[in-house]
Amino acid sequence: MLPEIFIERFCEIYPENSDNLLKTFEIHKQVSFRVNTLKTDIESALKELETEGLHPEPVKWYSEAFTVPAQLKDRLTHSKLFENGQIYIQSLSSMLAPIVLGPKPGETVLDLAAAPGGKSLMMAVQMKNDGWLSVVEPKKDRFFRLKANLERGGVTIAHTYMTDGRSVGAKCPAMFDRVMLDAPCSTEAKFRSFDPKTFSYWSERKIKEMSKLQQRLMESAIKSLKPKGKLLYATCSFAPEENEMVIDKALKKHPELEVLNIQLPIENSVSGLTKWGKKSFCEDVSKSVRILPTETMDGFFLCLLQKD
Ligand SMILES: C[S@@+](CC[C@H](N)C(=O)[O-])C[C@H]1O[C@@H](n2cnc3c(N)ncnc32)[C@H](O)[C@@H]1O
Repeated sequence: MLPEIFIERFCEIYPENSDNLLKTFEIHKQVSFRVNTLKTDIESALKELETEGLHPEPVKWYSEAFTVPAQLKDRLTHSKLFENGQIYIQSLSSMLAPIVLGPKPGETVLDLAAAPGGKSLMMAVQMKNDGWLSVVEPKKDRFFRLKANLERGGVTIAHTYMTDGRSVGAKCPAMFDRVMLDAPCSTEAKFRSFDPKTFSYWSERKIKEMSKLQQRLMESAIKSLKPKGKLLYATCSFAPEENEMVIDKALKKHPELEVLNIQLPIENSVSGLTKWGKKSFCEDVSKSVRILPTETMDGFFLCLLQKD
C-alpha cells in the first residue's frame, strides 16, 4: 500500500481521474531502452537483439526508442548490446527531457545532477559527440557509475566533475548554452505499490528538504547559463513544492528568466499548477508540463526556461 498522505496529496494534485492514475502504480511497466547511435545503428541493434530472442516494439514518437515487456528485462540487461553500451535502458518520460532541451553539436552544455547518466548520454548523441558536455555528480559511487556509463556509451565530449551542483554557478558563471537540471527529488513517480522499498523513505519532511536543495541547485543553474541560454528543470516527483514552487521562486527572483512553451509528442500531459494549498504561483508557471503516469509511462515534471 502506498503511504496514505501521499495518496491524499496525489488526489489533491489530480482531483480529476485520480483513481485511474493511482492504478498505474500497481503495474509492472514495460521496459524501454534507447539505441545508442554513437555506437551502432538501429537496424544492426534490432538484428542483434533478435538473435537473443528479443523483438522490441518501436516507440511511435522517438525512432531510437523501443520497449519490451517487463518480464524480459533480465534478458535485455544480459544482452551483448547492453554490456557494450549500444543500448541504454531509460524510462520514456526521462527521454523527453533531452528532447525538450534540444542540445546541438558544438554547444557548451551542463548536466548539473547527472548520475547514472541517461540524459548525459542522450545529449551526447544529440550533440553528435561535438561540443563540450560538463557532467556533475557529488556522490562518489554514483559518480563512478556515471563515468563508466559514459565511457561504455562512447561519449568523448564529457568532462566529469565529482562536486556539489550548488557550487557550479559561482565557479562557471554564464558559461553554458544549455543546462539540464534533472534535480534530485523524492522520486514519487517511481513508487510501486507492490515494492515498499520504492517509498519507505518518503515523508512530507523529505519533500521540504528536497525543495530547499532544488532551489539552491536552480540558483546555481541560472548563474551558469549564458544570456539567451536555455535551462530545463525536471523531476520525477508530483509534489508542487519540488516543481512549480521551485519555478515560481526562480521567476520572482530573476526577472531575466522567461518560461518557454513546451510541445510534447505525447498526449498524457497537463499544464503546471498555478495554486497549491494557500500558495498561488506566477501565471507563467502554467507553461511547465506535468507528464501523467500511464500504463507505459511514469509521471514527470518539465519546465523550460530561457535567460534574456
Ligand atoms: C534524478 S537523478 C539524475 C538522473 C540523471 N539525470 C539521469 O538521467 O541518469 C539526480 C542526481 O542528483 C544527484 N545529486 C544529489 N545532490 C546533488 C547536488 N547537491 N548536486 C548535484 N547533484 C546532486 C543525485 O545523487 C542523483 O544522482
